[in-house]
Amino acid sequence: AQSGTVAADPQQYDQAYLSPVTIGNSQLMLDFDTGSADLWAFSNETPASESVGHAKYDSSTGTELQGYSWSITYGDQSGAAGNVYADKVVVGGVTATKQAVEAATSISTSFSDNTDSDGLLGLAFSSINTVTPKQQTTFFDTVKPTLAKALFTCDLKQGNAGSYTFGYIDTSKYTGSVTYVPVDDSQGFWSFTAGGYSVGSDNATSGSVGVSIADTGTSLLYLPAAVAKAYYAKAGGKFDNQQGGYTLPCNGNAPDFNVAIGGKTFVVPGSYIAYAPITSGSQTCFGGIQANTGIGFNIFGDVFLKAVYAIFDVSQGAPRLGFAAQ
Ligand SMILES: CCNC(=O)c1c(-c2ccccc2)csc1NC(=O)CNCCc1c[nH]c2ccccc12
Repeated sequence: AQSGTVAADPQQYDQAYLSPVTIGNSQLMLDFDTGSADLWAFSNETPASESVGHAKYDSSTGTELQGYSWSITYGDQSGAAGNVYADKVVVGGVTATKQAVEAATSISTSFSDNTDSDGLLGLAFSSINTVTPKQQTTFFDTVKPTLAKALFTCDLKQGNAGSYTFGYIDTSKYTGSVTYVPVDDSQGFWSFTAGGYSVGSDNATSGSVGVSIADTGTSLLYLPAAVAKAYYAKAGGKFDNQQGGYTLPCNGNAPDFNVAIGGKTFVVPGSYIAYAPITSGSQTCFGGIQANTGIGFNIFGDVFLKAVYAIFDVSQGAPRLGFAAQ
């Protein structure tokens, strides 16, 4: 049975985390994304003008799936599209001998401009994979039957290398016990329900955060508008139309955000929420907590996930998420 681990290296401001992946004879840095289900990469089929500075998948090692294609658009209006190959994919020693690899023939500028990232490796449920005419499986679903345990874990860190594991739980990566919560995979996401919250030291958790997804592919923590408002009222932040979100002082006094999941309280340090100066050198930071307006659910992105050890587990049949303090 297979198991393995791979580094997750943070970009500036932890905007995304990149991991080394071998596809055929190509070595690429991919953004592991539990919020989508396509494995796509810059390739020899990507126009040279769109792939400057990127490593590319050389599809000559793969077997083209004739007549298959893919096209994905994310909520931030970025996206990509292209053709599909079956090829060998290796992540941290775990091998998928015939994995659907989506070679990009067109890519939006936000991905072309981010030269650290050579593509995405989707880890959401395969039910939202975009390949037509026949939907393909994610890397995790492809290797799942061969894994020692049908699970993967995510240990992201602020400003430091973290890791993903496949097939085993690294008990040295967390403290205390793991709290498991049920996952509703009906929309293709790792969706769970978060409970009450509090800001700073006041432990009177109030309200209920509600339906949320665990999403390594999204940088920030998107919460109900009322929760975001309550946080910034305590943090001395404000909604800045020009910035398109809440901002707050970078001065290191941002209060922690506490949220109950499965009856256990998890703490997002205030230092994670003073996310990044709005312009370099500014004393005003863009907030790591934003309102989920227009999304329809909460997104527990990297700002939250780097505060915990997360276990994405289908070993019990029904999918579940495990969280532990790190
Ligand atoms: C901001 C990216 N996140 C989203 O759009 C998103 C939304 C979403 C939907 C509507 C409006 C805003 C967000 C729901 S689930 C969800 N999560 C994903 O879509 C996960 N994949 C993100 C891939 C991605 C999009 N833009 C990037 C820029 C850098 C690195 C990764 C990315």
